[in-house]
Amino acid sequence: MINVLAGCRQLLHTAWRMDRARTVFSIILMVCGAVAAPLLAVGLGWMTDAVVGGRWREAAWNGALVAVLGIVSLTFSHFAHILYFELSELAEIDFDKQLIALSNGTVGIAHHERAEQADSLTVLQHESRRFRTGLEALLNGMGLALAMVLTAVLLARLHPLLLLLPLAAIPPLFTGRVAEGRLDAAKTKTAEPVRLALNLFGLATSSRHAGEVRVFRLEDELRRRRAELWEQATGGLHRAQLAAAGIRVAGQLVFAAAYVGGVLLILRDAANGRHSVGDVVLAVALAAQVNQQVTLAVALMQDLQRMASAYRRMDHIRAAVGAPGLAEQPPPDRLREGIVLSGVAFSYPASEATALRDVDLTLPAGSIVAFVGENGAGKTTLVKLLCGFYQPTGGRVLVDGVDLRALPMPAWRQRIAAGFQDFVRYEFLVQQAVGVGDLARIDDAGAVRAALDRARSADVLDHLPDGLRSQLGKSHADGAELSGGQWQKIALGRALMRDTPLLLVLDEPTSALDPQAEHALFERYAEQARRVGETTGAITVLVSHRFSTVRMADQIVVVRDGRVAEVGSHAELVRRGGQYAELYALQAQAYR
Ligand SMILES: Nc1ncnc2c1ncn2[C@@H]1O[C@H](COP(=O)(O)OP(=O)(O)OP(=O)(O)O)[C@@H](O)[C@H]1O
Repeated sequence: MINVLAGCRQLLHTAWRMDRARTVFSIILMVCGAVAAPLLAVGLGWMTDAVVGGRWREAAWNGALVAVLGIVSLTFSHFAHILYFELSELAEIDFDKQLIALSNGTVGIAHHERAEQADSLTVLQHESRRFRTGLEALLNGMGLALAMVLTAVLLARLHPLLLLLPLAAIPPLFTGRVAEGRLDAAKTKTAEPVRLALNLFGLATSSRHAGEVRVFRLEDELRRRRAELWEQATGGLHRAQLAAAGIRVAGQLVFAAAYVGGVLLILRDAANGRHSVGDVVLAVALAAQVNQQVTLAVALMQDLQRMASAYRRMDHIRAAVGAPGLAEQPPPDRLREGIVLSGVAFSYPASEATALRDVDLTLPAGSIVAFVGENGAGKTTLVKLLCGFYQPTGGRVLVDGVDLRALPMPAWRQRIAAGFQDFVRYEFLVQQAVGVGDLARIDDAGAVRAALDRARSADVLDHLPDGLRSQLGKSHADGAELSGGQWQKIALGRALMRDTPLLLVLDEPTSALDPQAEHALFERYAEQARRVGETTGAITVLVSHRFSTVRMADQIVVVRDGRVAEVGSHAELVRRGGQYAELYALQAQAYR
């Protein structure tokens, strides 16, 4: 109950924030529409007594009153609906906004990987409509609460025992709550198979994976796996729904018995002459309304409970996501010392294994640092810690001596430029697909062209009909589809959009380019990076498996099993004759 009240308060606050006048008018209309119904029953009783007593004039006035109240009861909630419809949409958009903000929480991405929070996010993604129905339920509920009080007073005046009638509403409310709890638990339990099934559905239907799925003839396998997961999820939900329906019916039966008893009581009193015919009409009409009120209250309560539990989930994720770090200290304008990793250890949230351990490393300001190592060694994990996607589980990452946790993440990310191996294919205009790398200059054609030049990617434009204004992606009827390498060039241009980053991360952003192209690109890039590095202290972190590229770096870090195995320049490492020298020789031999 407390949760529901807290949810209602939050929702009302959202509506108030969105549009005060609309909120107030909606409430007034809802309340008038709701209390009109019990007053109508009173009017009916008066009219009946006037007719029975032959007071025709009074009966006519009462008839007119009943008609007006009937119209108010039928239409006001409709007018309110028109008013709050937009308000509900705004509440839904507001919720979506909050959810997007939470999914991309400023501190990190760890919450996507903790099963419990990932499940909550999955449920919430399907839950945004709850806020629309939640607001409707809240406004209806306010009117209904008043109508119920009025009805209770009127019933008590007829016979005190009739007060038990609204009390009989408690069992259905209680069983409704229990049933909702069961459904909610089932939804959380089935969120994982639902998420996995959706993932398989995406795999089976996306054009991006179509080639591989066909070559390996995976259609049936994916379908089978998805069907199994779906069955698992729907089976669990179905059983919970059946159980919930049974629990609800039990509560409703208690009320039905009380209703029949109440009507019989007034009929008996009328037969003994203690009540007028009008009182019987009033009692029957009110008792029928209590029945409707209870049914509506149970339904509204369910909506409000769902909305409250969506808020609760959101608060839960917010609490987990929003651990705000130590303090708010802006990142430096330029790096003077560099970035130091001191005793860094890290395990992914959902994993027992240690991805990094005992990492002590200095990335000097203005340098180009390459991370090399076998697959799964921990290179990308290091990059993720530098970007602040995760916080180390041990040790610290220091930026010019300041713990990264003390820097506000949005400000730090503003000073990072990045090209990732799993880059995004934005199906935008070329200008925008590159320009999102620096949103402030997304429409600046000169800046976009310069970034493409820096990335040696301007040749992509040669194949496109409208240059920078060309539409990318198959989702658009006139969109151009690019090759893997061309998409990568767009991503590389995007990575080089920001011109004063403190950290530039290139995590295998050129794996789809041929080795010569990658080599040429980095040769040119390294020259510029050193020049820029001298003035801003920017550090370039490069992850690559190609040693012809890696050798250009000022410092090469060999990562093995989550540890730093070797550090030095190409010449130093070759001289040392360790793992780097061995791998370099192997690759050089292969190219020869
Ligand atoms: N999201 C994740 N959750 C759990 N474990 C992960 C996750 N991402 C990576 N790992 C694990 O962390 C370890 C290091 O992975 P990482 O991606 O850093 O390797 P890498 O050196 O970049 O490899 P590659 O060269 O293949 O890209 C691996 O054992 C991997 O299985």
